[in-house]
Amino acid sequence: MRMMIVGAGSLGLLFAAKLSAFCEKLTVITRTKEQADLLAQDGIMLRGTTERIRTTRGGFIEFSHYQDDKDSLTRATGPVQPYDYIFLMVKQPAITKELAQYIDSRRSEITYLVSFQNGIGHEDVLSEDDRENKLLLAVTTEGARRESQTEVSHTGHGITYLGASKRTDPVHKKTTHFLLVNLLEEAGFRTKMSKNMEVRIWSKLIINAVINPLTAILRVKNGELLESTWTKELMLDLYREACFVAEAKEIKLPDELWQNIVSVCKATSRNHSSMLQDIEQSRTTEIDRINGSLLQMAEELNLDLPAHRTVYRLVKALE
Ligand SMILES: NC(=O)C1=CN([C@@H]2O[C@H](COP(=O)(O)OP(=O)(O)OC[C@H]3O[C@@H](n4cnc5c(N)ncnc54)[C@H](OP(=O)(O)O)[C@@H]3O)[C@@H](O)[C@H]2O)C=CC1
Ligand SMILES: CC(C)(CO)C(=O)C(=O)O
Repeated sequence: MRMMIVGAGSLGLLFAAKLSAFCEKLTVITRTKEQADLLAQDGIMLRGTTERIRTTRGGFIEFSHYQDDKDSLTRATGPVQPYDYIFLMVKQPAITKELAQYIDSRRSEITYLVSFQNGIGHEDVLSEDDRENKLLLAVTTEGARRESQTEVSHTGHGITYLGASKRTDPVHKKTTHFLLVNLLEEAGFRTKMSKNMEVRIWSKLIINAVINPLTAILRVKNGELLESTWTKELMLDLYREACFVAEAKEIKLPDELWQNIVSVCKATSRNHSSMLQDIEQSRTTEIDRINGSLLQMAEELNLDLPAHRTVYRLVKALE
């Protein structure tokens, strides 16, 4: 399998470190030249959930800086040996038209793009430049935290669902991606194909809309949300309001979704949610694509979401 990972943050470094032993070729694209040089020199240092440390130093991962890579290749020349899959592991605000076009230039007719973002909105931007109609969506509850430019901790095991975008051609919708699922499983990621990514994406959207802003505002780990009745009440308010929107949009959410939210908090109890990590590192969060997108839909549907409005404003104020 020939793979490319775009984005060497928490999720990108985790997946790269674990997949490196199983790929014929693995290229990791960083945003800065500094990080690509450091990774080429030191490899990725991965701390597992059981504190086992693993390094890819001396391995065969190729690290490249986004701008260098962009300048060195155009679709006219095309990759000599194309990638089978490109994993997009950047945050929502980084998915610009320019990045989507760059990714397109790195694809051939066989390459699937797999987009791993939380929230919603990325599917629309990416499908505009998806000439081959081979966009896959992924939702994952793995927990990861980047500790430095080259180090990452795997903070919680989860499950990864993969499936076609709703815009995907019915011909491609039938592909089972058996080899990819096998590869991810071998590398240690529980993985399933899903025929109903819309519900998976909505379920994950609600999980993040409940957990992420509260952890970011209160500066607590995911598991700590379950330790107080006050935070549990806030979680329930956010959950119920999000369900009103889903119901109005005729999305059939799983009955056990609330229980899933509790389970994710437990399974990633030591994790600083990605939104908390953004606030800690003074970065723009994904609030616009998570609670912000729910508020936008609610406005169109004439629904009021007071809990979401409040956490949205608080996270914006923190940003
Ligand atoms: N972390 C987690 O546990 C989980 C995250 N997710 C989701 O996965 C996605 C990625 O999250 P996460 O890994 O935490 O995010 P991070 O912020 O840790 O990583 C994103 C990476 O993308 C890089 N990047 C930005 N723009 C470009 C570009 N043009 N070219 C190459 N790289 C670029 C950033 O570089 P730089 O650092 O230099 O800015 C950064 O390293 C998000 O949507 C998140 O919600 C889902 C489940 C769990
Ligand atoms: C599952 C969870 C909540 C893990 O922290 C996550 O997706 C995130 O941090 O964005």
